[in-house]
Amino acid sequence: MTPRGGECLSLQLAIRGSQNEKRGPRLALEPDPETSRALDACSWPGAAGLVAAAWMSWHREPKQAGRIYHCGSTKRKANLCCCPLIALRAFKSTIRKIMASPTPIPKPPGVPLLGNIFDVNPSNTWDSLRELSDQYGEIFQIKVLGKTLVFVASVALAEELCDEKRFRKYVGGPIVEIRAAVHDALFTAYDNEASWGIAHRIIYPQLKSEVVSTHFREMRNLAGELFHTWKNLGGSNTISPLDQLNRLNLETNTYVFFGKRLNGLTGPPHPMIQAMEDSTSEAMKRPTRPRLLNWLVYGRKFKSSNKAMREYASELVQYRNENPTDRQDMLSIMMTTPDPETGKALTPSQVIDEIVSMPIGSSTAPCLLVYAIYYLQRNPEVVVKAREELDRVIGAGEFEFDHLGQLKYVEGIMRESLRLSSVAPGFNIEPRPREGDKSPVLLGGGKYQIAHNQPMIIVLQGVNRDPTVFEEPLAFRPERMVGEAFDNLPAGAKKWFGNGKRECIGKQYALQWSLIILAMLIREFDFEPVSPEYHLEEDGWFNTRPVDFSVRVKARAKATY
Ligand code: HEM
Repeated sequence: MTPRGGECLSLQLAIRGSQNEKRGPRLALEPDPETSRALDACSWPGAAGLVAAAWMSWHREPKQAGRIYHCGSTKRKANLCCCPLIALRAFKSTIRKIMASPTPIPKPPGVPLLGNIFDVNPSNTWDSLRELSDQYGEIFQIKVLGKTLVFVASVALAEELCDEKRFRKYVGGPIVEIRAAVHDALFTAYDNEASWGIAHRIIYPQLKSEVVSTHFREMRNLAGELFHTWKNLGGSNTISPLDQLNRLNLETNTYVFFGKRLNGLTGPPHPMIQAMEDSTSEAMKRPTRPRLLNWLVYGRKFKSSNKAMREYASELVQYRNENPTDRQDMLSIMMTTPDPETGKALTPSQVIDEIVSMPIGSSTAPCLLVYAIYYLQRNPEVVVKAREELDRVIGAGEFEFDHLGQLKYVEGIMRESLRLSSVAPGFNIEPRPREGDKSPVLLGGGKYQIAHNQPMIIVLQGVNRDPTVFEEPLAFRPERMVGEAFDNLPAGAKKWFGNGKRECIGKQYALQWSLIILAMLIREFDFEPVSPEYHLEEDGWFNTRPVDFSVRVKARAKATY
């Protein structure tokens, strides 16, 4: 049915309302989907007339409403036949009231009792959320096991949620589960836990860009070791970039932060890699299952992966105790330096917590590089441009720290990969508690309304592809991430590392390591697809990655310098 202005309308309009003795009736008009489509399609005065008529039928002007309605009305539903011309008289005041009331946050229909449990695949949560954000746009909500979660997927709303005066990190769901492994460490601490400030003040100085820059050669040389093995692969040169870069990342973290070589670039992968995978995947799934099931069926494996991660950390501490050194690295700072503000040091158990947290956080960086390889394969012109830059800046000589700042286009590739992949797929926010005030919180200048304690998740897949900010958001265009184009992007479009006080503590390390490795990959290798029909499938837990993605790796055919 597609009514036009001047014609009579007969539509079903469900009116959701509640009587509040003090404030009078509150209304939300919720047309069913067919009515909604019809309203969209009909002309402006016709739609306005219909809405105005419905409003009046509920409460305000029963006489006027009586003139409008052909078929009468009940309290909750009105079967309307309205002449838009009459209704227009009431339009001005009523539409103003309607505009002032918040827009309901859309949600998938769900099923009775279980809510939206079938709208989110617990084995691929982020993919489900991406699909929902494609469908519902800037904001949507779901209900799982009786809990409502609100998801935000636009740059403007994400930017609003990043206002730390009004909002803060929400520690819930999978983040709480991972406390079984790392307790009140940096990533998992509640906002009011003193342990966060103590650990942050002790560790952050080690991750500032000035200190990270001193690790350039260690990062480069370890990558050189791995890439040397690739150059000797001969005919059996098919690799899983994720497996290889995970190894390199853990080897680099363990050496740079904790001063020990794992020798895990080749041979069996270090057990920490599998333990992190098992623990984070289980932490993501646990909030979607009943507690008893988690305990009875999945508890043992979760415990054993958490134990394996803590063993990795304990061995590093033991190694340091048995091999004293002057090295002032992160481990030595964690073990010996007190917090400058409180004078408190980390306890031995907290040292283990923070050691484990570093490779978990850091495991996002290799996933980013795997995406970059995937995008580069599909955009060969980007590789040509990047190589022009690399050949001009580095030429045939040794890659040194001073080159990094000149690799603007390669940096654009890294940032565009961060945007398009949303490799860290989201972060959690909640309204800051307001003393004694439980009134709803307004978003989007009053367009939406949420409960005072409503947990929200910023879905970066939606934010990073917001078409109001990024033209052709699905295209891979490093140019938009270089120079002024990048500087002029709104802050909400660059939240790849989270926000404010709880922004990624490893951001500078991740940016430097990723840029070094990306530059070396493009400079030194050609990547050929193993299966030209490979269709990108994504999966992941605390980070996402292409599934079953392999490439043939060959030393670069010819350099032009
Ligand atoms: C491309 C790589 C990376 C990305 C995209 C990334 C992204 C993020 C994001 C979005 C958060 C905020 C999480 C939240 O609000 O709940 C975060 C926090 C964190 N990240 Fe990263 N991260 C990366 C690399 C790293 C590295 C290399 C490390 C360790 C050296 C690390 C350690 C952490 C830690 C410990 C936190 C918690 C910080 C806190 O709450 O104080 N991350 N990261």
